[in-house]
Amino acid sequence: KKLQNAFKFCSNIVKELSSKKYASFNYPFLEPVDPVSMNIPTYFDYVKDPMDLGTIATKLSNWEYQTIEQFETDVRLVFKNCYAFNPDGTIVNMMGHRLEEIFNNRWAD
Ligand SMILES: Cc1ccc(Nc2c(-c3ccc(O)cc3)nc3c(C)cccn23)cc1
Repeated sequence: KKLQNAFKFCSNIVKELSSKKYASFNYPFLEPVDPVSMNIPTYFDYVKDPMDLGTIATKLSNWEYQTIEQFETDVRLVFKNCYAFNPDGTIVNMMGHRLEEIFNNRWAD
């Protein structure tokens, strides 16, 4: 029962972070970063553990998270990677901070 609630809680958060209502600033985080198509060949020099909201949703539905802390770590990894590659003051960096703020509010519930 508790496990199902935790699963529901996490899936609702991923759904919300990925939802259309935040489309103006969540799109860089919905799918894996593709350094080739985005012409950022140095991406993997900055980011050793790529992560995105789509991958998190898939991991959730495949029950790949043993604890909600593992889920939280993956969500925070999305933002960590964003800030590692997109310096302060860049648009994508600011988009990361906006989405992180929504996550922090939901996570603190
Ligand atoms: C030349 C250049 C410079 C910056 C970017 N950043 C960026 C990222 C990004 C997201 C997460 C992440 O960990 C790293 C990068 N996603 C985008 C998108 C969707 C459109 C435009 C820029 N974007 C892309 C190309």
